[in-house]
Amino acid sequence: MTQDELKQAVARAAADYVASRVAEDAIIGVGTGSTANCFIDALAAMKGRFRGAVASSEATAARLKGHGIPVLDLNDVSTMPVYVDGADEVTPKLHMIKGGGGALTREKIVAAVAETFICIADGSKLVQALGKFPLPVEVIPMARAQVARELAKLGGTPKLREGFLTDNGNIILDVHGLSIADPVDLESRINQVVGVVTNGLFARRGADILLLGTPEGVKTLSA
Ligand SMILES: O=C[C@H](O)[C@H](O)[C@H](O)COP(=O)(O)O
Repeated sequence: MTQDELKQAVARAAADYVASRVAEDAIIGVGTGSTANCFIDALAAMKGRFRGAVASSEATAARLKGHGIPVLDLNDVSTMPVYVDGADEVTPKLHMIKGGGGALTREKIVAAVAETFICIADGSKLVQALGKFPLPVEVIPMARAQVARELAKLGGTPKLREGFLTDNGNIILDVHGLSIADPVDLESRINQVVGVVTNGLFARRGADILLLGTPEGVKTLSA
C-alpha cells in the first residue's frame, strides 16, 4: 500500500468512529495537513450526520466549506466529542510532535475543547522517541532572536522557517537536534519562554486514540 492509501484508510476509520460513536447533532474538531485532508473528504460523504465542524486552520476551513460542511467559530462551541488530526511523530504513549504545516497553535486550542483526541497517521509516523522531526515553535516575530537563544540553551538548533507566517501572523522556528527524554516537561519549559506562542509537543494533552495505518490494516492504540 502507498502512504496515500494508508492515510485514506485511517481517515475512513476515523469517519467510521464518528458515524458509530458520535451524537447526530455533534460538532467535530478537524485538524490540518494531508492526513486531515483525507478525513475531511471522508466526512463529506456523511454530511448531515453531524452539525458542523471547527477548523484548526484557514486551509482546513476552506476545504470543509468546499465540501459544503458548515464551519463554526470555536468561541460558539463549548464542547466537542472528538478532534481528529494527523501528526508528524507519535509515540506508543501517544505523545506527538505536530506543526509540520504550521498549524500547531490552533490545533492545540481546538483539541483542548474536545473530549477525545483521535490521531490518524500512517505507520511511518510511529517512533519510540520524539525528536527526529524538528520541533516547530510558533514565535511572536519581534522575539525571534531571543527565543532562538533560549531554545539553543535547551540543546536544540533553531532554524527560521523561511517565507512562512502562521494563520496568526507569527513565525515558526524549527528546532533540530533536541533530545526529548521527557516530552511533558519540555513542552511546559518551552511554552514558558517569553515570546513563544506554543510549541509542537502535544504531550501534556496527547492523543487519546491512535489509528495507525499499516499494510496489515488499521491498528488502534489507546493512551
Ligand atoms: O501543522 C500541521 C499539523 O500538525 C499536521 O497534522 C502534521 O504536520 C501532519 O501532517 P501530515 O498529515 O500532512 O503529515
